[in-house]
Amino acid sequence: MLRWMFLLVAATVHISGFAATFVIHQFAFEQRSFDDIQEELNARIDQTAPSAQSIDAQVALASLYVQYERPELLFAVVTAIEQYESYQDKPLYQALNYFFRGVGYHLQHDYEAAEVSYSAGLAIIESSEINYPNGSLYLTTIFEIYQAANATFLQEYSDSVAALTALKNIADQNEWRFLSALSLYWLGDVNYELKHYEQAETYFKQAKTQFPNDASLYIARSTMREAQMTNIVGERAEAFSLLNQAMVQLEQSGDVVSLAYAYLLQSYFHDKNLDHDLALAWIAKSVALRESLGVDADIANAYVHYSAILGRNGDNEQARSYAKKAADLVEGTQDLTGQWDAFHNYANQLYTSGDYKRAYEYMLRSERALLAKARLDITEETARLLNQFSFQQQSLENQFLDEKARLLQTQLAQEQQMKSRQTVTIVALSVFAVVVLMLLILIYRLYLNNKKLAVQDPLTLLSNRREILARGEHAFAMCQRYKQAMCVLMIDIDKFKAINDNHGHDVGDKALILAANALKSVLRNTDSIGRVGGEEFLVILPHCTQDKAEALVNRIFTALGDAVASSDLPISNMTISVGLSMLTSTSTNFIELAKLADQALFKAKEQGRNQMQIYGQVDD
Ligand SMILES: Nc1nc2c(ncn2[C@@H]2O[C@H](COP(=O)(O)OP(=O)(O)OP(=O)(O)O)[C@@H](O)[C@H]2O)c(=O)[nH]1
Repeated sequence: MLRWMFLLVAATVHISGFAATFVIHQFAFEQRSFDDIQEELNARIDQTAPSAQSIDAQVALASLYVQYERPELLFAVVTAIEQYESYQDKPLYQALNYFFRGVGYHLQHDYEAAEVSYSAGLAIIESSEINYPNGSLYLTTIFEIYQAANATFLQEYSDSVAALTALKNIADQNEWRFLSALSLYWLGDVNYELKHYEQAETYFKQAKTQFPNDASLYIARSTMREAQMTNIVGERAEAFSLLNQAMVQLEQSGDVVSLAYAYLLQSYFHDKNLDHDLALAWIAKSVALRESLGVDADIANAYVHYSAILGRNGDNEQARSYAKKAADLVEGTQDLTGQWDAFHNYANQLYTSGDYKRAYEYMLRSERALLAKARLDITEETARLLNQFSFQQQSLENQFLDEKARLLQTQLAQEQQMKSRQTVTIVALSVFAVVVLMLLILIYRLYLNNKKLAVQDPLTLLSNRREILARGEHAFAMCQRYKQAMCVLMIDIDKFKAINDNHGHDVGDKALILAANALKSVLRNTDSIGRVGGEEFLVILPHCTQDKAEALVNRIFTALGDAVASSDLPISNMTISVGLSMLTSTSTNFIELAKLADQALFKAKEQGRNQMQIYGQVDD
């Protein structure tokens, strides 16, 4: 029972050790001892009247006490600094003093007051122009590291881990090796509080390596904490070896606070080895040293261990006496772990001595402290879970929004694709429509051309045989019906073969065109002319009497003669023979009239050409 109790007590040993380093770390790499540095600084303060130099010496002294974790000395210096006139208009001093107070309160286990002080110090840095080596971010980072370390003891474990991790990153980015190591050290401490001893051991090991080589005091403290973890999760021999290494350096530096803790660990390790005499001797040393330092919670912590070992060695009276002292000391502190340890231990001692009533009373008190701590731990855990939940909710929401954005983008892309497809289709349709239209125009033109070709002689552009016969039929029907006069001329170029033979076919063609134009030029709009043979033309003259037709033929002779004369064709003369027929009461159709005109033409040829013959005159 007792052995089990000691194990619990030892496992929750409260590290009062606050691995302090002054904000500008002027003593972190100092190889002189605490006493030597203190002596020198006090001499500087005593020698100078209150001045800029002496306030700096006071600040340096405060930083020394911070680094060596001496709250009992620190507060007096903090008050002294505030008395200087220059303090009032120096935001740097004010910020530093809040920092010193914060460390002081923390070391006295007044964690809430420490938090208030750190926040006040940070507020001053934020609102003032502070000229500080490495920049104000460096100063802020130091304050925040201490603040995060303090948060652990306010049960804000996850905040503490998150802040220390972030601060370590800042330190790494800026290559602030010392601050990076300090963050690792405190990450080790949070994990120790959370009973993650293996994790804690890793962090302390990393801190030990990360601290610059000449920061020997900090390396020693990291080694001591590593030893404490190794004793729990590793080999005890290794733990002793590490602890002894650390103690050599701590003694050299004069770090009595850490030494008191190291003695306590020595006692604990020996006790685990069942070496009760050595365990008793080391815990007595720790008690004596802590009594001399005067921090109640730390003294109480040593008394609890002392009492447990005394009890185990059979000195029940002494054991009960130290147990009571411890219980009385923790009474007014905020140190719930310390209260639980001390009350629990005292209850055990009272139980051993048969004082069951008081044993019960202290057991209740112990449980109350434990419940209070558990409640705070649960609150912290609840807050952590809530944070985690809202973070997960947030990331789900983000995922949802991302998905929505992705869908919208896909939709947009599809719409754009559809639009471009539509555009392509419209363009294709338009091109198709234009092509179709052009084809239609082409077809229409071809149709018109064909239509023209169907009715037109391609050489002379006069009506062809079929067309002129159709027109003739129409004119015949009209004139016959309305009893109108109508004449028909059959015209043939004389000796045309000779033109072809003498001048070639091309000239023959041009001569045909010339003759056609000359004939056409003297006709009326209502007259029609067509080419019915090689060099033979048929002329229809509706509403035309014989006299008028004869007059017209004369004009034709003249026009042709003029045309030939004025042309540049190599022919000097081109004549025609003309046969004329007329509509009579016995006429039956147009073909008959055309044949009669042809007969008259034949006669004209016979009579010697270059003349007109009228059908039905003389001997027809
Ligand atoms: N250059 C050319 N010659 C044509 C065309 N059509 C017919 N001819 C020619 O016209 C000539 C007609 O000759 P013929 O029928 O013997 O009559 P002609 O020489 O005019 O004599 P007559 O009618 O008796 O005065 C032929 O040699 C045909 O080859 C044509 O479109 N172009």
